[in-house]
This record gives sequence, C-alpha cells and structure tokens, in this order.
Amino acid sequence: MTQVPSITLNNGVAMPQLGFGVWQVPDDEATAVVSAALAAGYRSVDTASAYRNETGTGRALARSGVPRDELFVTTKLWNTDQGYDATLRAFDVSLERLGLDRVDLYLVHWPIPSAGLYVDTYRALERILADGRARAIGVSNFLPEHLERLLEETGVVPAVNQIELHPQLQQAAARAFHERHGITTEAWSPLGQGRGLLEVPTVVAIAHKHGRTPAQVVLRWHLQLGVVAIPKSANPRRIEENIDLFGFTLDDEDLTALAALDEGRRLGPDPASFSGF
Ligand SMILES: NC(=O)C1=CN([C@@H]2O[C@H](COP(=O)(O)OP(=O)(O)OC[C@H]3O[C@@H](n4cnc5c(N)ncnc54)[C@H](OP(=O)(O)O)[C@@H]3O)[C@@H](O)[C@H]2O)C=CC1
Ligand SMILES: O=C(O)C(=O)[C@@H](O)[C@H](O)C(=O)CO
Repeated sequence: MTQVPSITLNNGVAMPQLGFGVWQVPDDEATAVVSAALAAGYRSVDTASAYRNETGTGRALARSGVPRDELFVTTKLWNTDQGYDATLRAFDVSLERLGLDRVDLYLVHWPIPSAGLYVDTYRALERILADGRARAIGVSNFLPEHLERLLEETGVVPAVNQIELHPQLQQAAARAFHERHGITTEAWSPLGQGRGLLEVPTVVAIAHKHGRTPAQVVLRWHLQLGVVAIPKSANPRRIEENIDLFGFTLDDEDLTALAALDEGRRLGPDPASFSGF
C-alpha cells in the first residue's frame, strides 16, 4: 500500500500530504466513492457541510475497518452558519452526520468579509479545539488580509489555509505569507477541476517523459512544492492513479517548465468578493 508522507501542522498534528476531495459527489454515491479511495490507500478525506455528503462519507469511514487514529477527516463550516453560537451548532450537526465524536481538521469555508463574522466564528473553532472535538482548526479561502485580521484579533495562527492552487494559479504570495506564519497551505482543485490543465502541452510532455499521466505530473508538482493536495475523482481507476505518485520525481527542468504555466487562472470564486450565500 502506498505510503503518503505527512506534514506536521503548527500544533504538532500530522496531516497526510495527499487527501481525497469529495465536492460534487452526491451523498448516495459518497459511501462507494470514499470506500474506493480508502481501499486505494487514501487516509485523509476532505468534505464540507456544503457538500451535503458528510453522511455518506461518514458511512464509508465507519465501514472501512481502518482504525480511527489512522484516518484524517476534514470538514468545513458553511457561510450561512458563521457567528459564534451558529458555528457551535453547525459543528454538532457535521459531527452527527459524519458519525464521529471528533474531526481531525475543522475549517471556516470562506471568510465572507462583508458579513464581518469570521473572527467570532474562529473563536468558536478555538472552543471546539479546546474541547478536543477537532485535533486542528484552520480556514479556507482566506486572503493574507483576512489572516492578518485574525492574527491581530485572536492572536491564534490557523493550522491550515485551504486555497485554490494548481500550476495555472500558483499562489506564490499566499504561500509566502503562510510560510512566514507557520500556516500549512492546502491546495483545492489541484487538478484544475480537470478543465484544460491536464491537456496543456507542457504537462502532457512531462507526463510522456516520465511514463506517467498528466494528473500524476500535476499532483507530483504539488507534493514537491510542499503543499497538501486533495484531488477528487469518482472513477475507481483515476482514484488509484491519483495516489500512485511516489515512484518518480520531477526534475529541475520539469519544475521550471511548470513554473511558467502560472497565469493567475482562478476557476472558483474570488475570496475578495465572493458573497457566499
Ligand atoms: N475550500 C474550497 O472552497 C474548495 C475545496 N475543494 C476541495 O478540493 C477538492 C478537489 O477539487 P475539485 O474542485 O473537486 O477538482 P480537482 O482539481 O480535484 O479535479 C476534479 C475533476 O478532475 C477529474 N479527474 C480526477 N482525476 C483525474 C485524472 N487522473 N485524469 C483526468 N481527470 C481527472 C474529475 O473527474 P472524475 O471524478 O470523473 O474522475 C473531476 O472532474 C474538492 O473535491 C473539495 O474537497 C474544491 C473547491 C473549493
Ligand atoms: O467546493 C467548495 O468547497 C466551494 O466552496 C465551492 O463549491 C464554491 O462554493 C463555489 O464554487 C461556489 O460557486
């Protein structure tokens, strides 16, 4: 079975560097899809209240027979549940759906600066952490300005910021900010949602050179960049392909060519303006 390396978060918790994303997997398919991922060797699963598949995901975790302490389960607080009390209530609902008594990582899904609630929301996450119901807490889609405010007002450094990141959106400034503050960068849509990135000639050529697939090249790039990646697939063959990353290494020439693909191509909403509702 593939051994996925871990990254040590700023509170000492180990997080697998490759996880499995389940956005757009319907709840009634999530059990089969997540079971396939666990069978392929993934031990980290990324869901969210907004994905409406925590129940099916939790069922796969329970049926897998994998000891709880070998799993790393992430879920996220949706935007309409921001605020201190609402967050605590939403977290209980997520735990119930997952069938767990704690998660490994709980994230604020989007900052929603216009709502002005993310600092209060984060204080509720601190409560959850202190109660031992999450092993680590963090944020998603926070820009450096949102992180600055959180640091100033709470004095607490999130363990993780999960952001859109792939070779066409390399996020150098965000990564540098995270590194300065000890925040782990986690890449969402690492495959560029399978929309074009995997057909880019540079990626295809590097794949040919190594006898690998374009998706494996892109995911290998994330690992060598030092970020966490959470590719999604609902296809058993691609689920296995996306974790088979540990028998080759991108060389300097490959990394230089991939660095040149950065064009600031955002596929998801812009956190500066996303109203989130
Ligand atoms: N925090 C946030 O705001 C966000 C978080 N996320 C998280 O990140 C995860 C991954 O991002 P996501 O947007 O799903 O996109 P990904 O970049 O993981 O791409 C998924 C798409 O690529 C296809 N695909 C997967 N593997 C391969 C392969 N080997 N070859 C060709 N095509 C492939 C999939 O199709 P198929 O299923 O048919 O294989 C699917 O259409 C999400 O599932 C979610 O957990 C995502 C968006 C926002
Ligand atoms: O998948 C996620 O985690 C998201 O937050 C996205 O779905 C996001 O909400 C979006 O793309 C809305 O258009």
